[in-house]
Amino acid sequence: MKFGVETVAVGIGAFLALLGAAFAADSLFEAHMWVLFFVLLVSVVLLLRKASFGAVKAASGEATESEYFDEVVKYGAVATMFWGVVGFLVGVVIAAQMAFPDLNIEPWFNFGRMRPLHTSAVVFAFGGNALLATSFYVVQRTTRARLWGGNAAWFVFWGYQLFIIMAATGYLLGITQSREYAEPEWYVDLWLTIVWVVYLLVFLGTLFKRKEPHIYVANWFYLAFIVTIAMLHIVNNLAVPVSFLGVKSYSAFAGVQDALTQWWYGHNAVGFFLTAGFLGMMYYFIPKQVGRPVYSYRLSIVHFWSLIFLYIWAGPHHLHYTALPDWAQTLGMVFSVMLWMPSWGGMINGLMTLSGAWDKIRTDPIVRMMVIAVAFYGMSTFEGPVMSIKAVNSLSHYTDWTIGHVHSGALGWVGMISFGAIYYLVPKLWHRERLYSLRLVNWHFWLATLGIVVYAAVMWVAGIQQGLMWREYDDQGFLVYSFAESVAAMKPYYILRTIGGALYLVGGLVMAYNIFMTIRGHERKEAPIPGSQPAMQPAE
Ligand code: HEM
Ligand code: HEM
Ligand SMILES: [Cu+2]
Repeated sequence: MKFGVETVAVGIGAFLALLGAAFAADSLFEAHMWVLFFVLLVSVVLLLRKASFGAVKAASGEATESEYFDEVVKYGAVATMFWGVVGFLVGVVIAAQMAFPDLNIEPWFNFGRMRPLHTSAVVFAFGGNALLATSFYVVQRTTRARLWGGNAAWFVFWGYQLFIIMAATGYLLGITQSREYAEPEWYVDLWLTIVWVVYLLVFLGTLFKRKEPHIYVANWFYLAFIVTIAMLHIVNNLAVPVSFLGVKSYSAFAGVQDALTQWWYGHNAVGFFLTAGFLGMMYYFIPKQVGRPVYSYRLSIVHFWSLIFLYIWAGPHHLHYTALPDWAQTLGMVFSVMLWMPSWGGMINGLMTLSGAWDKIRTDPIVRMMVIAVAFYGMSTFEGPVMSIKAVNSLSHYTDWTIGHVHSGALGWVGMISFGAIYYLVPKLWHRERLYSLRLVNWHFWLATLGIVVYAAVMWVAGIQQGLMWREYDDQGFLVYSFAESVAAMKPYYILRTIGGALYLVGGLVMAYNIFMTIRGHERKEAPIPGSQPAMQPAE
């Protein structure tokens, strides 16, 4: 039996977790350390047995033909699918909880704990794994160099999954530092910092040893994403733990400074995690799938610099009409409105890459998926600047309009571009001729699109109705509606939103099946997609 250094390291980790559980300062920390202990214990057993994961492992022999490190990309692709389905499922559950409060199962599965589980599962687990996998793939292909750092990429992948598991189990146990999109407590944050720095090193190291002199624009976006997330994560999580063996910590900031740090982080998590990283994906996979070069390379550089410069200042639009000084709110608003331009620069560049190949939207459902992703990117980056205008925000803030905006960006842009990238990647990685079924991709496309449209449209109506009900005064200056009445009025919308989300989830399951069958090496015998063949022309 071969005893790797990683086995020893994980074993020591498990032992430390056991000590943590034994000497914990509070019962939550103790419970969380038990979780960690069991996870690491199982990992040690698997490492000792060198357990294989069916098809994923089966193809590993073939990978040695290539000088690229693709094994970790394969795991990343599978993890993306897995966490995607989990995250969408939890989304549907919390959507149903809002329509039917009896579905709250106390205490572990109540809305308050499930909501961060949803946001972290979709943003960090699904989106994060998609970014990890594609960035590792793209940086190797565009630099013609193998990933730097040997097994460091494995550390990044598994370390990141451990972060996800610790975050998720922490929420269900009731551990949170109450910062949105940064709920994990200090010890989980520290772990993520280590993983993220190694990620940065692997990425940078690969760029440094590149064999291709030019650094392709996709890598600029990925690098901006990795560097900025490191900065945001560290500053936003500056905190002092009460005890080194307890969950509780206090933020280094207080009052409105604390709020501004939170939204500087929250907004730029949108800008750099949900936008810059996925633009990197767009810049590689759209030209590849369409078979044409990027429409304008100059535009890609111009909108890169303007995007990252403007995004950083726009965070205060999350704090309109709060204790934040007025000038800061106005600054946030102005930068948000300006942000419309570089965002649309990206959209135009993505869409126009199809010039001369527009027929692919009809014939290739993967291209169609990527195109609708870019279209939703354009839509949500128009809606965002509108919502950042203080007069509009006074109506939209705190309402479901915000939730609709979030999900047109999240389901439409982040989700669809990731699906497109995974559909492109899987046959390549596993050396398959093609996907198992293009008709299923077509089904996925329509299920997801319908789901998004239902979700977003319903939330617009719900949000505007909420906003109007809250500000409705009678002639004597009294509020016409109680808050509870506005909640009751939302019920039909919440039911419809659940249905929209369920369609999106079913689309995700269809994709998972298609990917699974592709990995297993099956090809479905099927007729072409309806409408993809040119109609017969009569002879003239
Ligand atoms: C099946 C699909 C989905 C459903 C049914 C769903 C449902 C929900 C629900 C019910 C909420 C809570 C809304 C509230 O508190 O009023 C929520 C929040 C959120 N979801 Fe989703 N979701 C889905 C997919 C996604 C995806 C794919 C992403 C990101 C990639 C995402 C990102 C978020 C974010 C960031 C929030 C917090 C929004 C805020 O605080 O303003 N969701 N989702
Ligand atoms: C030019 C681009 C964008 C601008 C100016 C913008 C602006 C805004 C504004 C004004 C809000 C509402 C703040 C509030 O009233 O609380 C908001 C919320 C949000 N937006 Fe955007 N948005 C943009 C693009 C996007 C994209 C592409 C996504 C997703 C991929 C996204 C995700 C979110 C999320 C998650 C929230 C909710 C934050 C929370 O309250 O939890 N945004 N955005
Ligand atoms: Cu924002």
